[in-house]
Amino acid sequence: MFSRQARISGFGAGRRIATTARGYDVLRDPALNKGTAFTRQERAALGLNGLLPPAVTTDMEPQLARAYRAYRAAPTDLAKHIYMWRLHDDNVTLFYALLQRHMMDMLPVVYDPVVGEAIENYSEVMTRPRGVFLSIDDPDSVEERLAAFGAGADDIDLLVASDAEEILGIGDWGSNGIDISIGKLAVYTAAAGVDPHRVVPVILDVGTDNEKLLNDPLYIGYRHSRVRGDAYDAFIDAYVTAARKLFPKAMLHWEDFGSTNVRRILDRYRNTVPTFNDDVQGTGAIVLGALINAVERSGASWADQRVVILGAGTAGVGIADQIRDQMVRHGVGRQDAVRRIWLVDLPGLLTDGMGDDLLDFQRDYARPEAEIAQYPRTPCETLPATETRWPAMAGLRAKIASAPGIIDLATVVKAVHPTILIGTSTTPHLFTEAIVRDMASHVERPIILPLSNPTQLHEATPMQLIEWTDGKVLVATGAPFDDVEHKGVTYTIGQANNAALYPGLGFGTIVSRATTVSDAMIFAAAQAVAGQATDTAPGAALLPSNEDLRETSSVVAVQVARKAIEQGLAQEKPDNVVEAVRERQWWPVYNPVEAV
Ligand SMILES: NC(=O)c1ccc[n+]([C@@H]2O[C@H](COP(=O)([O-])OP(=O)(O)OC[C@H]3O[C@@H](n4cnc5c(N)ncnc54)[C@H](O)[C@@H]3O)[C@@H](O)[C@H]2O)c1
Ligand SMILES: O=C(O)C[C@H](O)C(=O)O
Ligand SMILES: [Mg+2]
Repeated sequence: MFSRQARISGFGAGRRIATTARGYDVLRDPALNKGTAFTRQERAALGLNGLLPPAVTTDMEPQLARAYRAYRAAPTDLAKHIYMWRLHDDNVTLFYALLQRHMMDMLPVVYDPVVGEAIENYSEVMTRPRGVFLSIDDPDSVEERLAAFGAGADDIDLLVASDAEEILGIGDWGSNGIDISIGKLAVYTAAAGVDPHRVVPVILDVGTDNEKLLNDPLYIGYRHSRVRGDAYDAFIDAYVTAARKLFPKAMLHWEDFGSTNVRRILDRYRNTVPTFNDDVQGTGAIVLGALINAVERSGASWADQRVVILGAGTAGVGIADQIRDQMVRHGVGRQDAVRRIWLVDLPGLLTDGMGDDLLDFQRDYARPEAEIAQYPRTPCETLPATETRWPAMAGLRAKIASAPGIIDLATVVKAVHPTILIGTSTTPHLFTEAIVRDMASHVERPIILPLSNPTQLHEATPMQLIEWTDGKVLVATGAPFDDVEHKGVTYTIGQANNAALYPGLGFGTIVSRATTVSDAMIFAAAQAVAGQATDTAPGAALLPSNEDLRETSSVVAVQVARKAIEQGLAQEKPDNVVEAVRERQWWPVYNPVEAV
């Protein structure tokens, strides 16, 4: 947010900034500060003479070089992450200019996977507080706290909120989770050009069940277990009501909620508020984008796909829904499409005999007991009693663990001969060599997407998958991975991370001021991403490179805004959508600052 003294006119390059601030107040405002790039005239007008060294570096290059050297000198990835956010505290424009120039290097440091490490160590990482901290302990203060951010009704385009129950695949991190809202917003700006001064990161602190945090004297959040039930829903409602009242034009993005809350929240607001859930819909759509290309390259048809998903939570079932809808688009009946998807979780294959113990959004996909009566069962140890992250799934597993035993992933793969295997289980190494070789022995081009973040949680690495399938696999991953060489072919690994999708989806929604985010807008985003990975040479990536994130996201935003207009959801309907997207994009360039 700009300080209240500062007002901007226009968007992107060429806008002018007028401020009543002087001297150190200018330098301490990261949105105004240009450091040595202030011109001599600006220094005189803003009272900066004497507060800056004499060198004037208006083209930013020396500043970028200095900052990059300092970044490289930071000894660890976490230290680099901290350096970047300190730079942001100092100078927002330079932060984004640096990030954009070194996107491939720095995106994994600012965002996933290093953001996971930062969240685990947030008590040490936090320097200057960023964003808004809301608490279930004080639900009546939600509006007051959001208002304290200091923005007016027209100043905010976007809020990203998390209750941090399921951060990436690392679980419950309480108020430390503010860093995921911050990281997601950094990607919105770097990728799509969302103005970083018109966004609000939010943490919805409902307590934490993470014992480590509860016992950590440095923990920054509220020290009690998670509140659930009616009080939780009322708190979420207080947030949505206050956000809508204070920032009526803003889109609301939901991130990293637990699987028992995520769908209820989405379903409650999706038809009345411009909102989407990134883990359900953003993930579903980026995976669909990768699969559109993978299925095409495999030479098979959508109607012939058999899909096994390991980890039937927020992301897994969000992906299943997108695949189901895609099969329907290709002429398969809805119920038939559902029958071509097998969900495997802690209790093994989900079956209709599990009844009410299943989460509501899983039930459609449960296999009929009659169908699986002959499948072999594997007795397995129950989970440690401390496992609380997935009580419904862990409870089911405990119920059937010794008798009759679970139908495990290996059994399902053997029985089903999947063409597509997806991992959203938060658990590394579960795509074993035996399972992958079995799958590859029945299909020409197995499509395998290990998606569990951060990197160390992936169900298998691309190198393993390429080796075990002798290069036949069509692979994409959740985190970034290096190229793999195999028998003279270079395999470039597309990153099926929602970061390649949600920035464009959100920006298209913002530009068109769509009243809701429809399924058709989400599908338009998936198609737009898929359409940008056109290289079909052996080993070519299934998705566009993050190097081109600005380009990818712009195309996504245009297609999303067009779809919103076509569907009558847009409140702003520019004749030239491409131009409207371009004009609204924020770029990290220094603009003139005027003293008023
Ligand atoms: N690539 C992406 O863009 C992307 C997007 C969203 C989520 N993800 C990743 O997917 C994973 C899941 O995220 P989520 O939001 O769906 O979490 P979630 O908590 O909603 O779901 C995880 C599911 O995995 C199940 N599970 C846990 N251990 C298992 C095991 N050993 N075998 C089988 N199932 C197991 C749990 O019971 C739960 O149902 C995370 O690692 C997350 O980082 C990736
Ligand atoms: O944050 C990411 O990297 C992707 C996704 O939203 C996740 O939860 O893993
Ligand atoms: Mg997420």
